[in-house]
Amino acid sequence: MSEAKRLAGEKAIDYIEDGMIVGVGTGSTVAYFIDALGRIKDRIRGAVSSSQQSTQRLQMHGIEVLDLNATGPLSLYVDGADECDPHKRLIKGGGAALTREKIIAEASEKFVCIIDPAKRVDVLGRFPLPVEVIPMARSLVARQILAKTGGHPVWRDGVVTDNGNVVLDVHNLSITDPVAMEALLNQIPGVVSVGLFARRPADVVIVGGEPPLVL
Ligand SMILES: O=C[C@H](O)[C@H](O)[C@H](O)COP(=O)(O)O
Repeated sequence: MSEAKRLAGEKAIDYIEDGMIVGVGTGSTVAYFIDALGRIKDRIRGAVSSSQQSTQRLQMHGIEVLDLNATGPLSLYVDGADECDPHKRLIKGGGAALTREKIIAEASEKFVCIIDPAKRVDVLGRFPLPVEVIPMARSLVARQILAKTGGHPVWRDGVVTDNGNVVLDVHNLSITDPVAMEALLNQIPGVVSVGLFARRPADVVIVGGEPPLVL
């Protein structure tokens, strides 16, 4: 599957324009995008990164990592996903970077999502939905998720996000209305963000293959 990820990551370079500051997501597919970006680094002004992992890789390629507060809105964000439905709505956060990813997606005019074919689904929810939670609210949020959705939250024990929080992965969730589910979970006190990208879906999805499929 890594070949499909590489082909998707490299295809996203088509969306780079000279002088851009590029929003960069997190994960194994994005790693291929960063490597390709490194090869054309002189064409861009820098990047805004969604994780320490991506920051390290960007800097390894000599790409300057900038603060979103200083850059203002971005024209392009490139990131992977754990699931993608036919409306380009996503589940993200398998790598626990969902909150910063959501912030950068919101700040960006165009969100290009890069995936391998296995990520395409008809209905979101087979992949357990990651929810980032303030540590002291972990049990409260888990109980409320169960009561409000019927889904089964499982603490991703040992994982601390770049923001110092914990992650609950919600299994067996029936997501008939992704926008409503995103709003419902966001309202629980202690929830920092939800790995459903439904209110702000991707604009373009690149499915890695020979040739890549652009949706
Ligand atoms: O927190 C991680 C991100 O949302 C990733 O974009 C997502 O998990 C996909 O990762 P990968 O490209 O490694 O499958």
